[in-house]
Amino acid sequence: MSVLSNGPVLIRGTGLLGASIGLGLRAAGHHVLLSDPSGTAEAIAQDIGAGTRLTEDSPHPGVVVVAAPPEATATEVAAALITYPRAVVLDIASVKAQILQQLLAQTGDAQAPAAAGLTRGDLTRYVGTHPMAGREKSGPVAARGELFTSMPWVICPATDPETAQQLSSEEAISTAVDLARTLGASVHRMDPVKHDESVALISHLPQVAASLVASRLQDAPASALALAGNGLRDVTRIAASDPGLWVQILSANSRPLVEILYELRADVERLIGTLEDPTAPGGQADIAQLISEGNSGVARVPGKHGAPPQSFAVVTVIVDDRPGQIAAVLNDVEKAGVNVEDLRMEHSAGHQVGMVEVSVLPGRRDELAQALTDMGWKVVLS
Ligand SMILES: NC(=O)c1ccc[n+]([C@@H]2O[C@H](COP(=O)([O-])OP(=O)(O)OC[C@H]3O[C@@H](n4cnc5c(N)ncnc54)[C@H](O)[C@@H]3O)[C@@H](O)[C@H]2O)c1
Ligand SMILES: O=C(O)C(=O)C[C@]1(C(=O)O)C=C[C@@H](O)C=C1
Repeated sequence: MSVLSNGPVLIRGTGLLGASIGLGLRAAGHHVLLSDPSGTAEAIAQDIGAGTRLTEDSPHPGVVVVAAPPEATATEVAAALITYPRAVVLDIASVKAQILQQLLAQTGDAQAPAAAGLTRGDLTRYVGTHPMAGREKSGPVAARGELFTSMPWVICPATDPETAQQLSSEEAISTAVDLARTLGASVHRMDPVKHDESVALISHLPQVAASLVASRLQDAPASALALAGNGLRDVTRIAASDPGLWVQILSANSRPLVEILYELRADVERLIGTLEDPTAPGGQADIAQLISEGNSGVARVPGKHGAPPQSFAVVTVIVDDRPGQIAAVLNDVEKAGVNVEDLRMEHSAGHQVGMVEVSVLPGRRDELAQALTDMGWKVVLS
């Protein structure tokens, strides 16, 4: 069974993630059906080209992707397994162990299926997954087909927690792998509990840290905020995330996160103690140690496709702050034959100029700067 060969892909839940998956699959030439309890979300997803709305006349899907909020996911997965008895059903929720538990609780055994009609056997067609890509925005308007390119996508086959026996079939797992790879992601296989422990550290802790830092800004004077540079923006981007979604994610994965927060609390208390009298014996060394421990941690964050960490060189292009400038810069970068590794736009407060920061491999920096300068751009190297 494969995403490519077994009928359309039905996306249930056409918000940011569902519509992004639809856009990516459509771009790869797949037939995508869309369904969402919100008629508006469904209509917008169709309008932006993520697929066509599910109707009574639609063909049965070969794959269903449940892209609903975490607390609705198990119910939607169960409903899809029952409604489409030949389809592979995947979900993409940010937490995995609780959803599997909820699904298992809805199944009976082979002799006595649960009241809703879901059996353990149905779970052979289910695989939990989690794309490690998203945005701080919600809804289909924020969707991007290339959201998953070069990003990790975790595949968590369902297992029976008591016997450790794998429930998801190998065919269902390869369908999940196919879907992730079709969208340009790199696949990581992991059991649901290990997944939840991992994302507590690499996703849920950063969200909490960003929210806590940004909440300090609520009553900050406008004159202080006007000075904000990249440091603050880098640390707080995800503080704009949807509270409704994060209540569900953090509540469903509270235990592993709390363990990490205890350690963080100890570090924060130590830092406070040191900063209360930074010139006391050992104070300077303690501050240096904290910053270098951060250096060691950040150096371990891998680059694209799980490759070793890589720092890119940045070529900054000064542009007029008017529409079309980023596209024009990118067009000329492409003409120069240099690959863009990352891109960011900065607006200079109170000035009619913007700065397009193009990250490239360090070995290509000078060549790109020269090419763009020759094409008439004002270029700054950093
Ligand atoms: N936002 C991210 O960065 C991100 C990244 C990876 C995974 N996820 C996971 O993807 C899922 C969707 O998140 P999102 O960011 O797209 O949220 P979103 O709010 O943009 O979209 C959620 C959509 O689900 C719909 N919905 C609500 N109840 C539903 C139900 N019972 N059945 C089907 N659809 C229902 C809503 O109408 C909405 O259109 C969540 O489980 C989230 O944990 C999110
Ligand atoms: O980059 C963002 O804005 C995200 O929301 C991404 C992010 C993450 O922590 O990496 C957030 C939660 C999801 O479960 C997966 C991805």
